[in-house]
Amino acid sequence: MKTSIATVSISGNLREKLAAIAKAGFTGIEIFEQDFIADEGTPREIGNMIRDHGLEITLFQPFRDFEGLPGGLREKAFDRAKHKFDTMVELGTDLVLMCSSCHPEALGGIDRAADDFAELGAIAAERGVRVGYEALAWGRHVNDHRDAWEVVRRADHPNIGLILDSFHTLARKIDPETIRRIPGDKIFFVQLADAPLIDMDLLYWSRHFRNMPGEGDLRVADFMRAVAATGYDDWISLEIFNDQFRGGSAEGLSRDGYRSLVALMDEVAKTEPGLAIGVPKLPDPVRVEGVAFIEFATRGKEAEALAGLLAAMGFAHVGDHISKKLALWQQGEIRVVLNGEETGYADTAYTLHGTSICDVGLQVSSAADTVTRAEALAATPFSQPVGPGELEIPAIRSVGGSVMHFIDAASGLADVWDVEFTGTGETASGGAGLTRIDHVAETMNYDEMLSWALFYTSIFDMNRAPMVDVIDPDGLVRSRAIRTPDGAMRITLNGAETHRTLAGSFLAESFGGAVQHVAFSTDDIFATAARMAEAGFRPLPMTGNYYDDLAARFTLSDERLAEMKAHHILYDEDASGAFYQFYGRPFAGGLFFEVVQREGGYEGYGAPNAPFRIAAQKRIIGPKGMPRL
Ligand SMILES: O=C(O)c1ccc(O)c(O)c1
Ligand SMILES: [Mg+2]
Repeated sequence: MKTSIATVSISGNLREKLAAIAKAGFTGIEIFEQDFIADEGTPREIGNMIRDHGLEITLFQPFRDFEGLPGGLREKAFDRAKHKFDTMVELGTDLVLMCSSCHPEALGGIDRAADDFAELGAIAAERGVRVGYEALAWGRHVNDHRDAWEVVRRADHPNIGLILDSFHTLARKIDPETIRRIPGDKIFFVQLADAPLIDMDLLYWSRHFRNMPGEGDLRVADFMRAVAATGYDDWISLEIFNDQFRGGSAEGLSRDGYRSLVALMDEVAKTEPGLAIGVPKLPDPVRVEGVAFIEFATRGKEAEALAGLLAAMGFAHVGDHISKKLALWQQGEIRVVLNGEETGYADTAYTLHGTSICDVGLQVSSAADTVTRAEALAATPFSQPVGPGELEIPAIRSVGGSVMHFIDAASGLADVWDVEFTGTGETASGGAGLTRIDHVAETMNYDEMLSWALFYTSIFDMNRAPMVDVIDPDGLVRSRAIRTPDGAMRITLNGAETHRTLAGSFLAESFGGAVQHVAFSTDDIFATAARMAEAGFRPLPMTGNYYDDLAARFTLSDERLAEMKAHHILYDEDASGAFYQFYGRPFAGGLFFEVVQREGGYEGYGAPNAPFRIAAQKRIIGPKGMPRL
């Protein structure tokens, strides 16, 4: 698999881009003319610098407005092309992208364009270069890869071929299956980009909103399957124009790009038989069966307060670690570990973030396969020394730097609780009726949301729900849920645009993206709320106005409403079912717990309630800011 990326796709100057691209594992780059012109090196020096990074120049681009011009303009276009061919030879690349003309005087006509390219092919051959023709979705006469292919077919010159770009095909809703009719050896190059579905002008959409395959809504995998079916086995290259990426981290974007290509080609290889492109064999996207545990780094008074909160929520302190300062709290299938170690990773996490969720354990189909797949997708493995009697549990670093452990049944790793913990005599039965973790909510900067979502959806068998806007009194938070097909594991990602939102101030307090809240499931939220209240749990108080509004919006009996109001339970419903939720009060810099009950097929997270929940949390926090424990 030969992976390449266009220099426009990431931020920085050319030298910074090259370093980041090479580090991420790409072996080629498309050089964009602007990047090349802006650099002070000669073409030859730049070519050598690129090769010194272990990168090949896969494509020189873009060359605009070549075909279909009349008289003197045509002559000028040929002169321009000759000039660029000479530059390409100096740079050390043999392929140029010519995008379909947008010139106001371009005349159109498949044969006219084909004649231009046939003539250009002869000139290119003399200089040892090749020309690839790409249909821009907004090209004046040619804006469909099928027409571009017809031009190339009629030009009938070995140095003239076709360049396919998933954005141009898919943005115009052209069926990618039509690519299967094109001979693979006439496809000179393939560019890939995804994009969110937004109804807007094609050029503007393309130049500002493209993103990595898997980050948007286009059928890039179907496009690539069709390309692969032609026998094409050359470069696959990311070409991403995105405003956000232009200001992002070159290294992070390069890593995401590489991750997206590996995941895409893995999907293609698994769904399209008999590929000519060699694709590394990876374990399938991992099936997550649920959250095995969440672990807090905490200590001292904060640890005591957290233990008190867990007790009030019905958790029992069931075990202690054989050699480390780890307390295991349990209720139903939920395990919460309080880590008070003063060395190692949890200690670092505590020093950096204060009391925080430093580790999430996932129950997966195979822990070993998870790490193999994650590492192939450029995730960072994590390990720290294990003490006597401890199990080596596979782990990786998550996007925000926290740790994810993987537990499976087959390898005996699920026995960790019996092997590494001694019982306190308390049992996990009873409690307040909490059964399992419904979802884990992570908060990050808005700019990082795509990266987090790609991390989860590429490693695990998880899908994204549409983006939801959450209105905070002090700004907007965008929220997107990711879940396994069966709902066994759900994560919500909340992207904060300003530090004044609740999510944003949590980010500022915790120095980076992390789990901000955990939602537990119950089968009877009224009984759970009552038992917790008896044990001293203080729910987040909702306003009387909220319940008046509920009464107006939904058909709920007076008794039901009164009971909801008494326990500060929020409500939502859709065509498929109902949803009940209540919240705890924020602690430790903005962490909080939630309790939910799903009825019928309700798959959401109570988004309509979020503004009222956030306003209530902000009232508790007050103008002085987030409480410590
Ligand atoms: O937006 C453009 O002009 C442009 C240029 C070159 C490309 O390969 C492309 O896909 C778009
Ligand atoms: Mg392109």
